[in-house]
Amino acid sequence: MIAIGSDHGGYALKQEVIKYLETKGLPYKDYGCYDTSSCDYPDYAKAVCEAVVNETCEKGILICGTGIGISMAANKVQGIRCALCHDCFSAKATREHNDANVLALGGRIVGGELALMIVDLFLHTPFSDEDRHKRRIEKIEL
Ligand SMILES: O=C(CO)[C@H](O)[C@H](O)[C@H](O)COP(=O)(O)O
Repeated sequence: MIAIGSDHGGYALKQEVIKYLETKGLPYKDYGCYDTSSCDYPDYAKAVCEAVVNETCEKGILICGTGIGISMAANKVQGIRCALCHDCFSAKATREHNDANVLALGGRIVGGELALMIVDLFLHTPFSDEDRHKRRIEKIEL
C-alpha cells in the first residue's frame, strides 16, 4: 500500500499520480487534501508519514508546491527518510543509497510525465543493502 498526500499546491499533480497508480494496479491510500482549497502541508506530511512508520503503508508520496515544505515536515518524523526529487537519477539513487521511504515532489515545478518517471523509479528501485549505505543511514536516524 502506498500512502499519498498533498497540500493545495500539489493537488493537481497528486491526481495525476493517483491515476498512474490506478492504471498500474498499485494500491494506495489518499490522506488528502481533497480539493484545491488552501491548506497546510505539515498536516498531510504527518498523516502520510505516520502511515509509513506504523506500517499501514510501505512507502509514501508527498506533494506540495515546491516539495520543500512538505519534505521538511516529513523528515521531522522519526523513521522517515524523505527525498525531494525532481530528476530520475536522484529518484534511483535515493532508493539505492538512502533507502528513502517517502518521496516528495513539487507540483509547481515538475510536469506530469517527469513526475511519473520519478514515482516509478522510487517505487521499483530496491535498496542496495550495502554495508556503507546501511552504516550511513544508521547515522541519520533521529
Ligand atoms: O512549502 C511550500 C514551499 O516550500 C509549498 O510549495 C507550499 O505548497 C506553498 O508554500 C503554498 O503556497 P501558497 O501561497 O499558500 O499557495
